[in-house]
Amino acid sequence: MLAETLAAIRPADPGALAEARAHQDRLTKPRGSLGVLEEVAVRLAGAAGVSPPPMPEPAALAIFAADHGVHARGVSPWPQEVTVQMVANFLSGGAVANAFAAQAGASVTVVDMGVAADLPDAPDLVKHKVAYGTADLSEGPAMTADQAVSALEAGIAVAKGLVDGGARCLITGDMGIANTTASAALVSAFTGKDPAEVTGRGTGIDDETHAHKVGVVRAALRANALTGFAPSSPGEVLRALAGVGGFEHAAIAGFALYGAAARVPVILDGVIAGAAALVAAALAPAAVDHWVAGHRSAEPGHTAALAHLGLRPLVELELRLGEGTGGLLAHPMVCAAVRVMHEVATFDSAGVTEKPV
Ligand SMILES: O=C(O)c1ccc[n+]([C@@H]2O[C@H](COP(=O)([O-])O)[C@@H](O)[C@H]2O)c1
Ligand SMILES: Cc1cc2nc[nH]c2cc1C
Repeated sequence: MLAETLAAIRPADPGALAEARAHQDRLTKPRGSLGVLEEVAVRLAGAAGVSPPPMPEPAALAIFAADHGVHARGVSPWPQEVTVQMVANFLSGGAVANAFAAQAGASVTVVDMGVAADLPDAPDLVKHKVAYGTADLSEGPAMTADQAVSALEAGIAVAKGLVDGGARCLITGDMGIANTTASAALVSAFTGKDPAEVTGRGTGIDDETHAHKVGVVRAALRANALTGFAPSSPGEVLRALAGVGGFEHAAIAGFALYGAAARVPVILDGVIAGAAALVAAALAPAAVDHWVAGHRSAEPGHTAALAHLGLRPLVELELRLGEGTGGLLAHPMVCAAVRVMHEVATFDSAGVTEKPV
């Protein structure tokens, strides 16, 4: 399933990109006056292979939830059981992600990738539990190679289910106490930046805990032989993912890869999605053409990941919640950018005089 998905990924279509750029310039607005939104619409045309691109709606949010063995190292101020409690909150519609999804008209699917407790069946809950949390990444691999592939393929399956069900835009979401530590380790491994530069304060930690967290990330890279990592094969990418990633990172990577393979745009949320996208891009560089960075999270590792991927975030509101909230906020902007391509008149059709050349 992973191999099939990777084989189906194509880069942006140059013809559709050129046509979309030319179309932007014919619309009744000064050239470039929609700024970054013009690039977003052109990008989606390239990704879809057609200009104008299809409207990226309806949107579907998938929140991948998992726990982390590294929580035992005191890297988060929150107890681990908050992960499973928040899953229940998502399912009963009480989280910020539910409010933002209602605002964006997006469906919400919650996926148990490996929370540390059993969950009762629920209509919007997909069960793909790989294990009851990962192992402590600062001591050795967080997961086995089989677990990493299984989690990646779960993300692919969830994305496929949503696309088959009619979704025309996929939004990534995550929930996992301590997952900013795993995110920092992935970002450090894939960007080569020092742990001190990419490790943030997550849900909110003091200076002392932050210094400890940087040390834990450094230890994780060492324990997994990822210091100075330069992936030379898909096997090496998977080794890094299994070494310091979380089940939600693996699933989000698969989810984003499937969107690229199916030519359905993916809006990436914060630092967890950014870290997962680094893994996915290392497996299939062309997949990046199919992704939009929803926002820039307050986590420093997110900025490093976006720079490495060459993605410009749409929203910058110092959000650091996760759940897909930043991706959901960006969705109406992405829709507006594409709607312009479908509905705005051209200078010709509206009889508006063009600026003399
Ligand atoms: O999306 C982000 O950039 C982001 C930044 C900081 C925290 N979070 C969320 O907070 C949790 C992880 O924070 P922590 O401090 O426990 O590592 C996890 O559930 C994430 O969804 C998310
Ligand atoms: C309450 C709470 C909600 C969250 N949503 C995503 N990460 C979270 C972390 C906490 C602690």
